[in-house]
Amino acid sequence: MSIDYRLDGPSEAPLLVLSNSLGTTFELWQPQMAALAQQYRVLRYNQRGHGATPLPEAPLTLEILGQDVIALLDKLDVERAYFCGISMGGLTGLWLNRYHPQRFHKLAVANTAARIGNEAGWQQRAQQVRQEGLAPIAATSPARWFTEDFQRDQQPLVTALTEQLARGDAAGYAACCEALAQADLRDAVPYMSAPMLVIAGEHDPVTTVADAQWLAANAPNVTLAVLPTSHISNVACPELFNQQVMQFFAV
Ligand SMILES: O=C(O)CC1=CCC(=O)O1
Repeated sequence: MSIDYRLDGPSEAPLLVLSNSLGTTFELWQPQMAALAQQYRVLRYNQRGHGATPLPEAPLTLEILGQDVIALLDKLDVERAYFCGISMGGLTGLWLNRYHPQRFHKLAVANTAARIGNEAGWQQRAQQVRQEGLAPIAATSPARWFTEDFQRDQQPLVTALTEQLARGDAAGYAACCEALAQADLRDAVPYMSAPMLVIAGEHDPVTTVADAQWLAANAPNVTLAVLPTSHISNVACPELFNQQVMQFFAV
C-alpha cells in the first residue's frame, strides 16, 4: 500500500479522513487544518496519480479510489472514521457510503455528484492531457474552481493552486479523468445509509446545486448545505465550510 498520507491532531482523537479533488493535493485542506485538528486525528492523503501517490498497475477506477481509504483505515487499525471529501474526493465518499457505510460515523461530501460530467467529456479531457500535458487544463481551472470575484481578490492563492496543477503528473490526472468517465453512482444513492452532509456551491458550474439537491432527495440520510462559492468551496469559504462540517459531525 503506497498511498501518500499524513496525520495531524491528537493521536487519541477520532480519525477524520480528508480526500482531495482532481488536480489538487492534500495541501488543499490547509484552510481546514487549524480547526479540524483540534478535535480530530486528521488523515490527509493524496488520491491516485496525485502528489506522491502512484497509479495502480490496473486501470484506475472509483472502486480503487474507495478501497484505498478502506486500506488506510485497516492499516491504521481504525474500525470507524469520519470522512470529508471534495469533488472527486466527495465521489469517493459516496462510493464509501454505498459499499462500506459501517466503517464511517458520518461523511461530508462537498461539490460532488453521483455522476460528475459525462463519459465523452472526461475521455476527451484525458486524451488532451495525455497529448498536451497539464498546462492547458491548468489555465482553464480558475474558471471551473472559483468565482470571478474570488479570482480577482485572491489572485496569489488561485495562481498557486493553478501552478500546482500544472506541475502535477499528467498521466495521473488523465487516469483520474478516465476513472471519472466510468464512475456513475446514481443507482447506488438510495443505498447510502450512513449520515451524510452534502455541501454545494451556489455558483459551482461543475457540480451544481441541483446535483446536490438530487442527492439529498434520493439518499436516505442527507443534510444539505449551500455555500456562497464556486467549486472549491473549502478554500473559497473556509469558515463556513469548517463550521458546517464540524457542526454536522458533532450532533
Ligand atoms: O474540472 C475540474 O477541475 C473540477 C473537478 C471535477 C472533478 C474534480 O475532482 O474536480
